[in-house]
Amino acid sequence: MLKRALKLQGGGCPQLLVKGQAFAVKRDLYLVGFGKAVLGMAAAAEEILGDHLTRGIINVPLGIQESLQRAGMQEMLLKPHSKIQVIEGAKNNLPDEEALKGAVAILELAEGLTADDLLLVLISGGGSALLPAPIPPILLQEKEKLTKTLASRGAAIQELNIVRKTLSMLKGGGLAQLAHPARVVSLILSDVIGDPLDIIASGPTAPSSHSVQDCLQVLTKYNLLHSLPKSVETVLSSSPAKPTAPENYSHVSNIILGSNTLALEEAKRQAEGLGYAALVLSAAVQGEVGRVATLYCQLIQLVCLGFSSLGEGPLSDELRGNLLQLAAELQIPALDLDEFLQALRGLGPDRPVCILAGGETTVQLQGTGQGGRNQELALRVGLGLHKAQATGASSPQGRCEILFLSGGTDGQDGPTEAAGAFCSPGLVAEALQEGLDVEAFLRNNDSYTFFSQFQGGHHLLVTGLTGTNVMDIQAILIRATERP
Ligand SMILES: Nc1ncnc2c1ncn2[C@@H]1O[C@H](COP(=O)(O)OP(=O)(O)OP(=O)(O)O)[C@@H](O)[C@H]1O
Ligand SMILES: O=C(O)[C@H](O)CO
Repeated sequence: MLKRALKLQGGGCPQLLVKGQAFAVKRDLYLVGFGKAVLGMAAAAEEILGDHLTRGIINVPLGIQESLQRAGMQEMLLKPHSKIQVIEGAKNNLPDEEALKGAVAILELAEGLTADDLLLVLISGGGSALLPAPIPPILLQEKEKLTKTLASRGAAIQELNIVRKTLSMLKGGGLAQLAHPARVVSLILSDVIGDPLDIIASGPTAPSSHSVQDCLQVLTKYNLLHSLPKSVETVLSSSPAKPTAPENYSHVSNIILGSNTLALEEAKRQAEGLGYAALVLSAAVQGEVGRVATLYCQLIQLVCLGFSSLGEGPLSDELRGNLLQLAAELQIPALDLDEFLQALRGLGPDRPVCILAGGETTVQLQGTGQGGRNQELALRVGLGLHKAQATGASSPQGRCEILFLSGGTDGQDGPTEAAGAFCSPGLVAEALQEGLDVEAFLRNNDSYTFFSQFQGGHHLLVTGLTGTNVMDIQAILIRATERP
C-alpha cells in the first residue's frame, strides 16, 4: 500500500512523490510514526528512502515485532541496524510509560526541526494510545482513566478523540505545530468511518475542527464533568476557546493511503477465489452492537428466504421493511440497502454467498467480563439467529447453512488475546449442552470467556497482531441446503 503510493526521485535535490504530489528534500529527512500499522509502513518507507533518511522513531504496540516474526512476515519488519528506532508500548491499547517515552522522543525530534527539514509522519489507528503526551499537570494515569471510562460508557471514537485532543500536547494538530517550520507530510491509514483527518489517531497533524466547548459537551453527555481530576479542570479552563486556525497548517500535507475499503476489496477477491458469490454491504457499519447484530440477523434471514420457495411474500416484505428501517436508524453512511438487496436477489441459490462488511460498533459496558466488540457481536448474532429459528418451522434459516464471523483487522478485539469470533445458528443450543448460558455471558460483557470455554475455544479467531488496523470486518457465509 505504501510502496504503491511513495516514491523518491533522485538528483541534486531529491523529491518525495506521494500519490503524484512532490515534496523537495532540501536537507534532512526524518520519519516518525505511531499506530498499530506503522511498523510495516516504516519498513516499506525505509526501503524506498534508503540513505536519504536521516533518522526515525516509531511507536508501535507491545509485542508486534515478535508477532510478525512468528507469522513469518519479514517484509513488515525493519532491517538490522535500521535508522528507525522502534519503541513498543501501550499494552492492550492503553497508554503507558513506554508509549509516553516514545511520545516525548517524537516531541523532541519535532521541536528541533528547521525550515529545510522534511518530516514524514506515518499514522494509523491505535496512534492515540501510542502517542500520549498529556498537557501538564495532567498525569498519564488520569488521562488513561478518563478515556477508559468514556469508552466503557459507549462513547464513539469521535467523542473519545475530541476529549483526547483537548488534553494532549501532540494530538489535535499539536505535532504539526511543534514541527513548524519544517515541511510535514503525513501518510495515513484510516481506521475511522469517513476518514476524518482530525479524528484518526486524534489528528496529530490535522487542524482540529473541535473546540474546548465540544470537549465539555462530550464530558457532560457521559456524566463526567463533575468528577474530573483537578489537573484536567485546570487544563480545560486554560485551553484556548478555538483550535489553531487551518491557515497555520500550510506546511502540512495529510494524505490518506488506505482504509477498511481496501481490506474488504481483498476479502472479496479471496472469497470469489474460494467459489463464493461475494458482495460488499458497506465499509461503514456503525452503531450500538445489539442493534447491529439485529441488522445482520435480519439480513441473513432475508437471504435465506430468497433461497427458498418463500422468497416473495408477506414474510419477505416484513423482513425487508424492518431491515430498511434499522439501517436508516443506524445511519450507516452511503448504504443503499435497496440496491444491495437487488444485487443479492440476482445471485440465485446455485453458489454459496459471502456478504462482507466493515466498520466499528460501540459497546456500552454493563458487566465486568472480558470481551471485545467483535466477539460480542458474534455472540449476539448467534443468539439472534437462535431466537429466529425458535420462532417456528417456517423459519427461512432452516434451509441454509450459515456462518457469521466478526474480527478486528488489527488482530486484537478489546483487551483480549483474540481478534474476534464466529458463530452459527446452532451455537446457543450447543452451548447449553456444555452448561453455558449465552445470555448470562452477554449480560456480563463476557464474550471472550464464553468463546474460550465453548468447544475448547474453537470459535475464537486468534491471529496475533497483524500489523494493520483498518477497523473491523464481518463475513457472512450462506449456502442453500434446500432448493426451492
Ligand atoms: N468486556 C468487553 N466486552 C465488549 N467490548 C469491550 C469489552 N471491553 C472493552 N470493550 C470494547 O473494546 C473497545 C476497545 O477495543 P480496542 O482496544 O481493540 O479498540 P480499538 O477501537 O480497536 O482501538 P484502536 O482503534 O485505537 O486501534 C472499546 O470500544 C470497548 O468498549
Ligand atoms: O488511535 C485512535 O484514536 C483510533 O484508533 C482511531 O484512529
